[in-house]
Amino acid sequence: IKHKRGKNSNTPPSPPGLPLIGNLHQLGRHTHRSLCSLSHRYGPLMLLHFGRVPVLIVSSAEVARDVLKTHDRVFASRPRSKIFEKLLYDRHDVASAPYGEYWRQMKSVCVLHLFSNKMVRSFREVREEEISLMMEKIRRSSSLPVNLSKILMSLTNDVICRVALGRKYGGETDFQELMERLSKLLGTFSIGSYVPWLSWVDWIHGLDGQLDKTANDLDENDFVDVLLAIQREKSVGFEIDRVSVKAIVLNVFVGGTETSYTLMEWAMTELLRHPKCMNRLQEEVRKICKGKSSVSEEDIQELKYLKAVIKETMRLHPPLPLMIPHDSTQDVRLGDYHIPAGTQVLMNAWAIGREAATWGPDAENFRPERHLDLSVDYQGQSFELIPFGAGRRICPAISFAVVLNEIVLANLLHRFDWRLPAESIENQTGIAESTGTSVHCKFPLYVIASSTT
Ligand code: HEM
Repeated sequence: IKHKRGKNSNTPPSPPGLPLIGNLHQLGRHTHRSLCSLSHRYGPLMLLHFGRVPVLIVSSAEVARDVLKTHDRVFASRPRSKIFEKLLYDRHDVASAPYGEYWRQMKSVCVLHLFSNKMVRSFREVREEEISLMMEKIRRSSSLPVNLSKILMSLTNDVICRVALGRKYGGETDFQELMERLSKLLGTFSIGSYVPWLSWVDWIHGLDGQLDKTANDLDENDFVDVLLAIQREKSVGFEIDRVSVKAIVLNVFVGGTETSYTLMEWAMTELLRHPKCMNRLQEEVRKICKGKSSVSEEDIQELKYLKAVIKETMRLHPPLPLMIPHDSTQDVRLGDYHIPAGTQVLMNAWAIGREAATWGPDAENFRPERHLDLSVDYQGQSFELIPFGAGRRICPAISFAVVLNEIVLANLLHRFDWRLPAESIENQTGIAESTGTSVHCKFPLYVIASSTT
């Protein structure tokens, strides 16, 4: 440390790098883990070089507060990247757009129009329908091992598809079924249309109900509808063009699917590794939803332990352990250090969630109870727990993601008892991580579900 600081005591400590590649060789397959180990030697604010690019690594809640709160505006941009430019419409989406007026407008469309509480509530039926299809799929497995990872992934995918585009694009033939229903209804004779005082006959035959449902199914107000309405009415004070619409929708898929299903998969993995926590959660859910066939969204508010389990899962397994890179737009001082404009920043949410100084000596253990009397939350106010980020660039879809996770987990535990197939206990209960930006379990989670009803 002394050696590296010698040249310029104003820059944060850096591990020694190699010519041309800088510190890239030190990153390993699980970058968040390698960076966490380095931070134990070099401190919670390190300066690395990825090739020639200076990259700050933040590994403590205290420094995270400095970056995402005190100097939020300076660090609110995103670095340029060929990948973002190629895949995300030349950075016209929300997540990779540089800080500025365009990003501000697009983010406000997300916050006010796409992920508002009202919008999240309006997709309740989509969640309920997809969950009940999933439960049926699991029930049909009749105590044989099921690939729960795959089931959770297709559930999330179907929910996001319906929310974003109004219909599913999976292997299921939902859309076909809807079209068949539509043509059948178009050919149905409605006596009430001809003889008004016989309208009750249509009602008795269920025609009215079917018409309502089909009209609704055809006209779910999805994200594309909302964006097109904004485009038409120019109601947000700026022009939103075709590219912006496509880029936002792409963000919803890229940002939404993998992260959400990863969280469910980790929660189930941790619960299977900790049967006491699984039992406690099942007792809570079954007590509050006694006599009901499924858990409803109203019930969720009372499920305190469920919320603690989800927080604890996000603390130990943030789906995006290094969040999305930030970039500074001005020179700034962080503590004693000078940080020039154009420095990239990686926030190690994974390391921050495991800091012993905050979480105590058992920081590495899965113990949801710790959250029962803590006020630490993941909404961007507590820098000890930042799975969704904080500050200007915070994830705009927190409630969208959390509601889906809560209701899925609650229903899985309400309806089924879970155990691992004997032959795969070792693989399944380890906490082996996949590689990649969003980190999920290395092995798909195979489990046996026995129905409690
Ligand atoms: C458990 C689920 C999720 C997690 C853990 C998560 C996490 C994150 C994180 C860490 C960031 C970056 C924050 C920063 O740079 O400071 C982010 C940004 C973002 N997320 Fe999420 N997210 C989740 C679900 C979703 C969903 C469901 C959607 C959309 C449907 C979504 C859309 C976005 C968008 C558009 C951004 C970019 C915001 C910006 O750059 O201003 N996320 N998310």
